[in-house]
Amino acid sequence: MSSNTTSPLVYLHNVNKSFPATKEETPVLKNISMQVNKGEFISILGQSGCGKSTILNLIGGFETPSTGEVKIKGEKVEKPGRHCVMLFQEYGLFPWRSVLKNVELGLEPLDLQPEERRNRSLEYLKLVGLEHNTHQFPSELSGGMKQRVAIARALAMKPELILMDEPFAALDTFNRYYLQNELLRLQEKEGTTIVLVTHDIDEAIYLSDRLFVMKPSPGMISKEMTIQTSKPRDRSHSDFQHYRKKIFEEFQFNQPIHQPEFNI
Ligand SMILES: Nc1ncnc2c1ncn2[C@@H]1O[C@H](COP(=O)(O)OP(=O)(O)OP(=O)(O)O)[C@@H](O)[C@H]1O
Repeated sequence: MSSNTTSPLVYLHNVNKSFPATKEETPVLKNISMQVNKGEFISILGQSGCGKSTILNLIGGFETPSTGEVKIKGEKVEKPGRHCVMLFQEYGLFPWRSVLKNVELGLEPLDLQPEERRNRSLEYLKLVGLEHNTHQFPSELSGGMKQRVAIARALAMKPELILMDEPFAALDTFNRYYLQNELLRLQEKEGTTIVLVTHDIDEAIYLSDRLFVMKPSPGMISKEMTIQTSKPRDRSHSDFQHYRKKIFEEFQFNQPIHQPEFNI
């Protein structure tokens, strides 16, 4: 596939992945194919160990597929590139650097003048509501604030793609909901493409344009679902419940619990 405007931003075709320690008959990932278009918000949803992070690592160029193709903008991914930034649950901030310096750090590989770097960092800290915290250190911030710094750092780099590995999992419900809204607002403003890995069903429905449900051993995509309702979404709306029900069925959470028989 050549690089052109119609090619998807992210393209995975028949990807299989085994690690040296993995048994060949049970690869970590089997026959993963997916495409992500520019500007889309995609979630990969599945239980622990089904290979979600491995997919992100393949897209980010931190791992290579055993077989199959991984491409970004039509180019084979062979190593981490500037197209995408990874955002983690543990924030990835340097404790000895101030909030501002942490955001500036992300811009250091870019060819910017120091003043431009500072101004851009301040602009994005303002966007996430941290313009009054620039000189604080990570240890002085709440978990939600730390993740806002990480989001500001990622966006300031103006990547085409942000890969998020359970970025809100460590936060309480209020912070999580707040940051989910913030993320949607910023994504819309910047037109960034996002691939999010989560095991939170509501989070995936709330944020995604499309989501991929995975099943484990080996990790495979069992369902692809487009969330048709417009954003921002109402978690209590019947449409939302409709998608929850479909995903619950996919995970077979709605099956009656088998009661063991006791012979007394
Ligand atoms: N570098 C590696 N070497 C060997 N095995 C690995 C490696 N990375 C991942 N695995 C294995 O691949 C499987 C999938 O791991 P992965 O982290 O992708 O799952 P996950 O769905 O993201 O899980 P979680 O939600 O718990 O983070 C696991 O069994 C894991 O032990």
